[in-house]
Amino acid sequence: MWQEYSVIPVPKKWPRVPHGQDRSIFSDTSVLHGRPAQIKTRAQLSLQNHLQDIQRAKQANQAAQIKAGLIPNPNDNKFRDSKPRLLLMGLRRSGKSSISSVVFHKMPPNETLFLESTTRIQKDSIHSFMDFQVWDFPGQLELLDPSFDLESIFGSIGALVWVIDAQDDYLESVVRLNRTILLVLQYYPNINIEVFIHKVDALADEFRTEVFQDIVQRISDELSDAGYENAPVHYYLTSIYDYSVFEAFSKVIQKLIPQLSTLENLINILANNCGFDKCYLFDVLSKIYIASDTRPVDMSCYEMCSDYIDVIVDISELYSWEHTDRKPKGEQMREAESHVILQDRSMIHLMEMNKYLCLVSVIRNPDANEKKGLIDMNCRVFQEALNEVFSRPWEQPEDLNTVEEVHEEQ
Ligand SMILES: Nc1nc2c(ncn2[C@@H]2O[C@H](COP(=O)(O)OP(=O)(O)OP(=O)(O)O)[C@@H](O)[C@H]2O)c(=O)[nH]1
Repeated sequence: MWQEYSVIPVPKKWPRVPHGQDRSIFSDTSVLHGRPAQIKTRAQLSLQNHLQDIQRAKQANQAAQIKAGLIPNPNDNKFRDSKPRLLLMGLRRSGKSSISSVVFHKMPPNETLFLESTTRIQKDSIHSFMDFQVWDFPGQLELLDPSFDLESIFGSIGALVWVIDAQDDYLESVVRLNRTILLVLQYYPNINIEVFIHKVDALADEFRTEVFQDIVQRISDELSDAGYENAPVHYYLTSIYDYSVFEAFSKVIQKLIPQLSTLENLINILANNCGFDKCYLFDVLSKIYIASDTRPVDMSCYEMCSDYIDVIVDISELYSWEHTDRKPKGEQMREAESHVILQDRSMIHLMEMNKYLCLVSVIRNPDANEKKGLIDMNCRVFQEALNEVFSRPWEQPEDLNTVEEVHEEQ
């Protein structure tokens, strides 16, 4: 078949490549196709070569960093999944790995003394009521380096947790945090920035408050100078030697739960109906609480509930093996339930909700023991509602799943 070509005449004033001349001086190869070209001076050419060299060096540097595991590979599908990420950042030896090990791996705090410095990004996948990742960054990593692909790091971020060693001179850390916040907020204005003013266990109470106020002031001043009046930055005093780091992480995780207000409403109703003084919904493995009733958090109460989980987990690990000759007398609940009456006659009540979550409540009313049946029943109703809220596949009977599949096929 014939094709029609229209010929566009080239105006005479357009430069043409003279025979024998080095074509490379024409930056735009379009000139070879008869289109206008830009002739560059030697200075422009040398600048262009220089820029190309920088670009090549940057790419090589990035490839080397990916190879060394210092930055994630943006082409790696593993890092493109949509699990929310918690990024632990801060200066070297500020306590990032210790926090991650104590909270998510049950490492006793004293053993963190032997942790080695992190040299590459440590990625932990946490599978719980909600799957998320914790990335522990080496302290020496500078995010402002232009070779960083910010999207691969902050793309599906849940929160940026910046750890400041309060026992050390924190000015450098605050300056770097300010730089990081300003950079990150430009591209991700809704990111949650959580500042852990860490290792406060060795500070006297008044000094703690002083350090806290000073750090908050320095960061807010810098942000308001840059035009961010209500930046999403939150501050916590933390230490791995008490429950403060769990409490802080609980608050961080709660911001990632879309169903949080529903859960809080449900817990409030339950707490009011059962006369609970405080009620927490715990993630059993990490012992961070994902929701509680809206009464103020009492640290001693939280510690007591958290310790009670340890007691129950330890006892069940010791004694709950499968008896081959055990015959259940009638129907039994599969979930663990336990309560204890303390010396002051208050009661701690624990009920397993599903594979990952348990509900722990404190009831100070001395008559609560007599209403235990009623409390259990209310907790079961709450359990059904909770599992409906999360509606995870492990809760659904297999035949229900198959029925749905059959419907889909039809
Ligand atoms: N007193 C006290 N020491 C802590 C606390 N948290 C961590 N540490 C100590 O701080 C030191 C450094 O902790 P790491 O967790 O290795 O610090 P890091 O930020 O991961 O360090 P890099 O991997 O070099 O970036 C360890 O000796 C920990 O025992 C804390 O809450 N209180």
